[in-house]
Amino acid sequence: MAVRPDVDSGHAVEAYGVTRYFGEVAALRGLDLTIPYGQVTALVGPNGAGKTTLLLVLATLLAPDSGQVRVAGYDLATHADRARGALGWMPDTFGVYDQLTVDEYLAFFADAYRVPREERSRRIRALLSLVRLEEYLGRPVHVLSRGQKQRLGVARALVHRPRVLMLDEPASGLDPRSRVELRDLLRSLAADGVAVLVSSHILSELEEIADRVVLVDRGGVVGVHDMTELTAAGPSGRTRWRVRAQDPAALAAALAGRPGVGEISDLPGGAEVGPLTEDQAADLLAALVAGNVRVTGFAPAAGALEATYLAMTEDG
Ligand SMILES: Nc1ncnc2c1ncn2[C@@H]1O[C@H](COP(=O)(O)OP(=O)(O)OP(=O)(O)O)[C@@H](O)[C@H]1O
Repeated sequence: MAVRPDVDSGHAVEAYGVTRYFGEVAALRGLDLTIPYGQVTALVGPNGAGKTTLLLVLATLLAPDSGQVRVAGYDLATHADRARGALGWMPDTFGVYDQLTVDEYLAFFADAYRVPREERSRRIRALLSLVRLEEYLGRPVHVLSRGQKQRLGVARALVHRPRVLMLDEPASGLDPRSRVELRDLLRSLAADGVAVLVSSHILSELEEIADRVVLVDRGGVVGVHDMTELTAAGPSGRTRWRVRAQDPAALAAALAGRPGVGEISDLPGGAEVGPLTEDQAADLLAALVAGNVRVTGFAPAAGALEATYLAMTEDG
């Protein structure tokens, strides 16, 4: 759907014909995009596709050469300051002021965003609790681990209660528990109506948090999908499947004796087969069970997002 540059359609982000060159390199080539409120949108694409450039433009940190962008209804060409007040931004690498304490650090940004003084310390405590850093109140930023600094970055991006939150590779540097917590946090912000836009290369993780995926390639949007509409079989309709069984030798024998299972490779405790359609996979599972192979696992080898992403990058 083409975006109308002259009409505020109530989207969190509207971009129309956005172009940005770095010398001869076209990082964005007439990109069109809309992002709704109340959802987590994943920005996915190969290295150099233009994701970071796009996020920098949306965050008002880089001016496009041409095109129109509206964030939270504000045209960035004329009302960038208002847009900044409505958007939260977490870059992939960000500096922290090591000599400040954790709460001074957040207070600095709260002041920059003109959070009322009387509300400041309450909000900082709430944010520190949200990102599980409350015990670091009063401690210097330099004692935080990398993952903790990343979480402080999330708190910083939320200090002015933005309606649009953009995060570039937020999960890098986070341990598994922190990733789950970040996922829950982003989901709950979306449930509160915030538009969350997140770029990452960790597709399995995006798959668990995103409502929508925007595929970016060569400076343009090449696909927009609801996560519910993606299947593990991807656009080709076929994928590889992982099979596990209580007795891997019995499984191997049953697979070897059955035509049409595709290429078989060994896995610890089982095998990977295919590519197969969902129907073929269901037939195989039924045949294994009928042949008394005690199957303990049977699942697509790659997630739906990964399958879609790989199909996109193969086409090029
Ligand atoms: N400051 C810059 N100077 C020159 N070229 C740049 C600059 N920033 C980006 N580019 C180029 O613009 C293109 C898009 O880069 P961008 O960083 O936006 O891609 P990306 O999708 O974020 O990639 P990655 O997944 O590797 O982070 C690339 O060809 C890159 O080399």
